[in-house]
Amino acid sequence: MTFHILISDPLSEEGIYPLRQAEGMNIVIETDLTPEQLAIRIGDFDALLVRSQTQVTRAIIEKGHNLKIIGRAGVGVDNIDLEAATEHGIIVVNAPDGNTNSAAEHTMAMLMSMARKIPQAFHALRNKNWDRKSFVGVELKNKTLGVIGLGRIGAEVAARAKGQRMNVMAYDPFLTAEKAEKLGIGFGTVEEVLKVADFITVHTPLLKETRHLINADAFAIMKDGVQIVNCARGGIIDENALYDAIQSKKVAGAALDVFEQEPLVDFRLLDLPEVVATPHLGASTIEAQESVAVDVSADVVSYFTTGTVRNSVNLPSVPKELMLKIEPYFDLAERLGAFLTDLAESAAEEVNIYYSGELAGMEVGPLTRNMLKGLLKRHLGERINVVNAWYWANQKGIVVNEHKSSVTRGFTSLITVEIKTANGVRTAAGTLLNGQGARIVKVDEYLVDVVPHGHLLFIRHNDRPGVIGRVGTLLGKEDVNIATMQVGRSNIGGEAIMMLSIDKYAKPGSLEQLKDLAEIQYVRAIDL
Ligand SMILES: NC(=O)C1=CN([C@@H]2O[C@H](COP(=O)(O)OP(=O)(O)OC[C@H]3O[C@@H](n4cnc5c(N)ncnc54)[C@H](O)[C@@H]3O)[C@@H](O)[C@H]2O)C=CC1
Ligand SMILES: O=C(O)CCC(=O)C(=O)O
Repeated sequence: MTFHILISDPLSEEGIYPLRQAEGMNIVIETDLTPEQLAIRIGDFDALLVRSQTQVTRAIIEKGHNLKIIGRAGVGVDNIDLEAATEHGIIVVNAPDGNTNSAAEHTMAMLMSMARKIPQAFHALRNKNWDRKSFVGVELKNKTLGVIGLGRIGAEVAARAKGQRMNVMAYDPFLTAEKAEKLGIGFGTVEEVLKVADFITVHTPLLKETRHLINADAFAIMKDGVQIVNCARGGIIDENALYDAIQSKKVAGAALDVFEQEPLVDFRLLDLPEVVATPHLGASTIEAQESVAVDVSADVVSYFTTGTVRNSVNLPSVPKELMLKIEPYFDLAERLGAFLTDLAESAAEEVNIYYSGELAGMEVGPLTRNMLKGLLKRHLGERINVVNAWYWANQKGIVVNEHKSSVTRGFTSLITVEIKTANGVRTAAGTLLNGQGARIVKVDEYLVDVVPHGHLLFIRHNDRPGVIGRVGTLLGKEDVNIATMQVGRSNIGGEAIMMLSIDKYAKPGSLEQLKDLAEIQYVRAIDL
């Protein structure tokens, strides 16, 4: 099998080594595509690898009929429409750690260049102007650096700033007193940080909540003569408000690596002598580019060869130890979902999934995704996968509840799924039998022992003599061989079930004849 991979932004050749090494990867590098050309080309590819230039919009995703994975060689995924990718079941991976060091070093370089006006002085010197008066800077030592966003890069910048003997004050919603103490920094609210800082650096993602986080109101509470760095994302600082704050001398310096619109179109800020800037170079080092490309390439190979990834953005990551324990149940969970949809013959309105035994002590989210995949794919087709299963369950208004239960009925672990439909409630429970694989062990109130594979017939009937024989005879006449059969009943002469596994697909005509047999209540064909 060949997987077709499009690389649409320049990636390090050394970094895509994992792709070149792997078998069956057809790599196409086309880094000059217009959005229109990409929309035409994308349909041919299983994977798309980008940096920050390519805008992977909903329109592109909708044209990516074969697209299964998008790799972002870097951290920020704001150039990818994640919602559209998730809806279409496309996994998005990034490289969260590969450029942390480079971005932190670039931030420090920008901070120092700004404080000492190095680019401006160099520019004057280049113009043969030996000017020592215009470029008097300020020291960093003993000044307070306000860090907004203390994630990977923010924390690295904070550590480096301490090395410059700065005081660091940070705000991050996840920053606790213990963590701040451990890092030897102060912490406060955004306002508290902005009020005390001599220098400010932002390291958040660009989100609804962080867009224009640094706006006119924020500048108003800052110290006069504050200097500000943005090596995170354009748009965290309101560029118009920054322009005004520099003009009014509130802000004495700004160092910008990122802009609200990239490539830059409005050069007004760069006309101000207080501003130093680079064209989004935070991650542009040989080391970072190699590292991020290796990370996403390895995830693409892993996805196509094992179905797993390390750094998914739209699928929660699962620690390796947990994965080893729950992965064997993925298939069972999916089959229980599919089994119940066939059994119910009408769509689920509510799903309750009960995990008991050892599974009750684990994070079971990935199992629920697999169960939902099985449940939904009957009605929504093969586009349903573990990436978009929750999305589609929500879209269809299905209420999904996970429960942990202590009822194991003697099994090491048991998964019981109950679905509520317009026609009533149906239940199936399954387990993994040591060395024997998956089994469905209960259907509604009946105990069974069914291998959840192949063609099954579930028949509900009245417990009367001759029913089983009539079913066998009819299937025989239809040339359908019965591989296994189990029967169960509530009480003698009451309601009973038959669970048959048959060697081939039961034709609709055969099912109709079965339904017409005396004492048969209903028949369901289940294909797993
Ligand atoms: N200039 C460049 O070339 C590069 C830019 N970046 C950008 O740098 C930024 C930071 O990257 P990482 O540190 O790797 O991400 P990260 O995810 O490790 O850290 C982001 C931090 O921001 C915090 N945060 C979220 N909302 C916040 C809010 N409203 N106020 C304060 N903090 C908030 C989060 O809790 C998190 O700790 C991202 O925007 C990323 O895209 C990353 C690499 C290179
Ligand atoms: O690909 C690049 O050079 C940009 C890196 C970046 O901004 C990121 O990783 O968020």
